[in-house]
Amino acid sequence: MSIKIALAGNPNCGKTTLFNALTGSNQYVGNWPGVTVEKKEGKYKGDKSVGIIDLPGVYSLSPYTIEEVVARNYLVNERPDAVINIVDGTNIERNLYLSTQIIELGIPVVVAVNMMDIVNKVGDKINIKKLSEAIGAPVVEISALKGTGIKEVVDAAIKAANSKKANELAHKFNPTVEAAIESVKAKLGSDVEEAQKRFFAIKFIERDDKIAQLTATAVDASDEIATLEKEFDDDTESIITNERYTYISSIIDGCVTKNSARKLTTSDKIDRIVTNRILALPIFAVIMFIVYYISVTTVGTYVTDWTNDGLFGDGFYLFGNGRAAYDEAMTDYYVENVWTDEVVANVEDAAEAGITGADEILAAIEDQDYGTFDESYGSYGAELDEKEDGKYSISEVVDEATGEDAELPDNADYGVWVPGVPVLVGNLLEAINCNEFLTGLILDGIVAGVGAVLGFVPQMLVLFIFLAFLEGCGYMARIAFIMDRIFRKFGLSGKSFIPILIGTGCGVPGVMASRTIENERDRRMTIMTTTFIPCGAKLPIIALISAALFNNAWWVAPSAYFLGIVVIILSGIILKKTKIFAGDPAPFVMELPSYHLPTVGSILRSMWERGWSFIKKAGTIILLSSILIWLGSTFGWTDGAFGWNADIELEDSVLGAIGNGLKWIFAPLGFANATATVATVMGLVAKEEVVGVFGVLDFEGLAPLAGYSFLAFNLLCAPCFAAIGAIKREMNSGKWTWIAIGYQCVTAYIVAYLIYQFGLLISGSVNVLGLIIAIVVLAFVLYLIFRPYKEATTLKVDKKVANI
Ligand SMILES: Nc1nc2c(ncn2[C@@H]2O[C@H](COP(=O)(O)OP(=O)(O)OP(=O)(O)O)[C@@H](O)[C@H]2O)c(=O)[nH]1
Ligand SMILES: [Mg+2]
Repeated sequence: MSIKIALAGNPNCGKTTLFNALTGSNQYVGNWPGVTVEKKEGKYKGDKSVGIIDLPGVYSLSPYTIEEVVARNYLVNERPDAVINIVDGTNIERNLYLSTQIIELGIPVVVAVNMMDIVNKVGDKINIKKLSEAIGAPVVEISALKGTGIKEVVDAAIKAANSKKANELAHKFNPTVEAAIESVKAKLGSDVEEAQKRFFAIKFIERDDKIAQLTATAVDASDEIATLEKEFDDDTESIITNERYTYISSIIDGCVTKNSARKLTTSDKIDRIVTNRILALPIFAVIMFIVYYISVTTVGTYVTDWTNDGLFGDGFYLFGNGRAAYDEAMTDYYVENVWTDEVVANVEDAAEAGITGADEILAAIEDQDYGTFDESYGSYGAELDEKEDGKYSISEVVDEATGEDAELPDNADYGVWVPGVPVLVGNLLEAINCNEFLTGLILDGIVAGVGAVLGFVPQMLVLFIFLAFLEGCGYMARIAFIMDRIFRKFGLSGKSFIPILIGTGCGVPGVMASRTIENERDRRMTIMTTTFIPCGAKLPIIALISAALFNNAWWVAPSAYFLGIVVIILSGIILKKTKIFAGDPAPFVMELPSYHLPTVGSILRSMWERGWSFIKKAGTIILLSSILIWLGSTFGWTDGAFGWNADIELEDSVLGAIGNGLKWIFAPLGFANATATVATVMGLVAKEEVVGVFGVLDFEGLAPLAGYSFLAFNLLCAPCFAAIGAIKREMNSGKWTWIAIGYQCVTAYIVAYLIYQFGLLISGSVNVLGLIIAIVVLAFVLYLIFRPYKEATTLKVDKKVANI
């Protein structure tokens, strides 16, 4: 590439939006600061020889956090040919603080005033010509979102790059300060280019401790610093900051005219309600409730049923034609052949005797709903068989009437029937006379396992549409702001909530987003708690449990989300009170972007980006684990000999042995069940795999309470390998990675245990010893939450950030 142009600016000013527009790529854009944490490179669409580099947002060139270091080191060491400094036009004063520093780097700079669409709408005026003179760099008005002015700004940057001329300095600081700068400049070694000297000199005067790493010779500026501090009676860092702000206010006065007749914008009006002290949290709760309710329970279930029962099941009616006629025929068939007097009587007796699931089966019969009947029979039929020597058993009648040889109504007779993937694949394998092992592997292993996961993709997409909309319109940014108010009370910053918001899509970028937190303790703590939020891959587990065990009750799916939030907040409180994490919260500076309707394209793109990664996973890691699980469940010991056996019982298989060997761990949580144990272990590979396991192995009826405890444990325990990898990278320490995993697993265990034991108490079947332990554990947790907060001995507030 012959020319490199870097995009630099404050967080959330629109760099990535511009980058995407210029390069046609699809980098993640979010409506809060700290979205981009690594630099990204692309080629300019209009001229492939021009490279564009997207940098993380920074407030100044004095880095405090990892991603700020990335941005500064790039600008100083790799020296792009030109910098486009993006300035948020709605917030010009704060943004220019960085501009005054970028100009000192000695690289040709073009200033792009972004968000002009909003500036114009509000009625503010910016005098571009005067601004350009005052800064000493070309200025172009753009709207990265609408695409206006972006060609002009690149053209200007290319021109500046080709001229190779750094900008003329348009402003001088106070003469005493200038004298000090000149004096330090003279001490700099020859490895620093002339044009960069001012930048380095100022950093040495500011006592920037990381600047020495960027030059060959360290400079001793203590004399100059002493002189300045004596004269101004302040530390040099503040002196320089003040100089910059004096300069900026002189620019603003001359160039920017705010619309004085400005009324409260719609955005302000919305914010009055949405971020209102009292209403903010209930509104947040209602919104997230609706999001999860719709994605998992209503629309989500509808699409998932179609994929699970249709596409990856028996099949479906094209456009639903014939469904009603078929349902009627099936109901008639069930009334006549399945729900015989004997069956109804047995189920009624069983329900009266309080046998688990009997009332559900009974309800399905009363509703004449054969689908629900099949489901609940599948889950609880065995219970009826087992109790009292089969007194209540209905399996003989039901199995015969619905088994292979039964003459059930045929789908194809009632409309245009499209067979599902397993049926098609099954027919194909039969046609080519495929052997039993391969047929089993393909149908019961791969198609069932991968299909179970893929079946939930539509549901995830629905969730991702909501998340993309909430992010794009600006609401998510408000959540961080609202959470800051709450977190701050416990010594935490709202910054810790941004990774959590990102983690709602996927934990990996969520964990990475913790880089924006400057305080090491808070950063570690945030990494430890981020994956408590249900990510996209956990959605299938929620949906599965909600549908299979709770008949899609309205509260199940949203409760999973709020469980995550509550555990995060309580973790924050508990951890902050420990010595290791104590300390003041970092200042949290965040401009609330104005609300705007995101474009349909951007929502779909964001949805697809996230959804696609799950589909890719289904084709790779889920495929592989489905095969392994199937092999593990069909290899085993039959009559003492080890080998493959298609009809082996789970207990006799390798997987069953593993599950049974480990299931004691989960006994106190209520799911000492080999399948659930295997599913939990596989969840470490990828959370969707929990569902994949139930696709390959049968989903044996867990009681609802045990099912919820299973759900809670799986949502909160250590995340998948990919996220653990991210935790390891961000912690940069094996010890801390283990602490994080340990903390997550123990928390998950405690929460699931409390849910199960107190759930038993409420449902009336108390386990006395379990309950006593639960009360002791709860008391201890409450103590950790409510014990007094001890001030930390090492309080350190980042002064410079506080200045901004
Ligand atoms: N109205 C309007 N919104 C914009 C414009 N440019 C960007 N945005 C919005 O501003 C928000 C932030 O955009 P990003 O491109 O992610 O910002 P960034 O500078 O890359 O942010 P970081 O990566 O966090 O530093 C997004 O919601 C964009 O849609 C614009 O010209 N007009
Ligand atoms: Mg960005």
